[in-house]
Amino acid sequence: MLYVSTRGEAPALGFADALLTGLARDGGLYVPADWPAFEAETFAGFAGRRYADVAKAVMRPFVAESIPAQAFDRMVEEAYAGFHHPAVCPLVQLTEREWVLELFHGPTLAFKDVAMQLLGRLMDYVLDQRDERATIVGATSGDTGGAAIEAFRGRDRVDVVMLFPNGRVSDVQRRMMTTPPDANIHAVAIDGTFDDCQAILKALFNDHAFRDTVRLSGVNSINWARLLAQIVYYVTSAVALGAPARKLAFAVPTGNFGDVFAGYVAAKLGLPVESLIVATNVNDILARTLESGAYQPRQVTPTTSPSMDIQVSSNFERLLFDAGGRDAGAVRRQMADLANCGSFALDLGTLVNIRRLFRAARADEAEVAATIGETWRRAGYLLDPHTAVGLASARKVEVDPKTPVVVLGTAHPAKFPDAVEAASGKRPGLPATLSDLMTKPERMTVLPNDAAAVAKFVAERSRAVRAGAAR
Ligand SMILES: Cc1ncc(COP(=O)(O)O)c(C=O)c1O
Ligand SMILES: N[C@@H](CCOP(=O)(O)O)C(=O)O
Repeated sequence: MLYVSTRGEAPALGFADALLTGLARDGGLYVPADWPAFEAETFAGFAGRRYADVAKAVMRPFVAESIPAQAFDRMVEEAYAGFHHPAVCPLVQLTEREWVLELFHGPTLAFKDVAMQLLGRLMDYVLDQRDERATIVGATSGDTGGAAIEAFRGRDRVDVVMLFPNGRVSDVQRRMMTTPPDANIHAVAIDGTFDDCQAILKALFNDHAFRDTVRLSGVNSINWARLLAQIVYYVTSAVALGAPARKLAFAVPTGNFGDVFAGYVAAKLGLPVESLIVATNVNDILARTLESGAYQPRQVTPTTSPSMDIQVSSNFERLLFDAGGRDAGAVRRQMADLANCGSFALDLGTLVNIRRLFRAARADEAEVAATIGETWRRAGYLLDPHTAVGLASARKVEVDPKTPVVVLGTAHPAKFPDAVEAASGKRPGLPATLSDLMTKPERMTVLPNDAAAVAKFVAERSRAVRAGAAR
């Protein structure tokens, strides 16, 4: 399968090259040139199968020409063997028609592990085959950072520099990035917001001389492989609840639009999805865009769901491209408007297309706290604030009463103990595997909100640069 850029000016790539490239050289994001279609019987045949087996079958068409089946299957098995639940991503029923899809049984207690545990192995495999090194720079509002560091720590062919907004992530999130002692890991606190971190990351990718010198790679959801692995749990949960014979709605706590775009891909493959509910906190650019057709970032407001404190949502570009009839010229114009005028408008046809599948709602801080408290009292179940945004938003949107609603449980409540305790009276504890997290020594660098300063820091730590100079 080939992958094309949403901006249409970078060469199409196979899976392995798209994996290492991250952001396309024209600033766009890679998407498959065509969507494979799965028959209803194929989905039906997934019923009762192990998560890893469904994962291999769902992802195979996307990787087949780049990664030999035996090696891929082994990596999938290894990626999910480390999860602390036999179902990998289990469903928990909350009410008659509401379920939480728990995506936080991986090593860093966030849904990011589902993709990152596979991505680390895939990158290592491809770099090994090519005898190459890479420097990964990432931007995180909290969870991607910990998951990436866990997936890549100690790996010989990769150095990781992770940018996070100083003082705007939870203590548990920060410590997951700052306590690993491995020499290839560098946690960098930027004096700014997540959007500033992501803008620096994109600036580094758009500096072609720099990206070639350090062999820059990305593990944010700009990397197609991240989304690929996230399609799988839409399929496993839908099949467990009766697909393909019945449709489902998914409520997805959303920031960078990666997770919910994976749901869109699942629908493109043929999964019967009634609606995808884009759930946002008060940083509600996506909900406003779906309502008005105008994409207009505002100031970021810190919330108890910090991983979603985002205004520039990078994967929305993938939706614009696909729902807009794959018109790369239109995407280029919209992105130029965003860069030059600070906003852009969706054309009516694209908006109508998007609204066929997507609904959106937002939950403010009081609603999030009330949802956590009420769910604890009624169901004895502790939601993290991000998942609570999903549940509160789902309840505001009209969905056929016969349709099950699956809320994506994107983080373990113990990652946000203060907010959860304040809302429920119950303090969630870290699992035994992380019992020493809060006492380990931390190691991090603080840098200004300045791409040049970050570029210098990255180049000095990149072993790819040293290997290149030694050649
Ligand atoms: C816990 C949690 N929930 C939801 C999100 C939003 O996911 P996405 O950025 O893919 O929309 C994030 C961050 O990505 C997260 O860490
Ligand atoms: N919420 C994310 C922000 C980065 O998103 P990504 O999915 O593009 O990696 C985080 O927790 O870091």
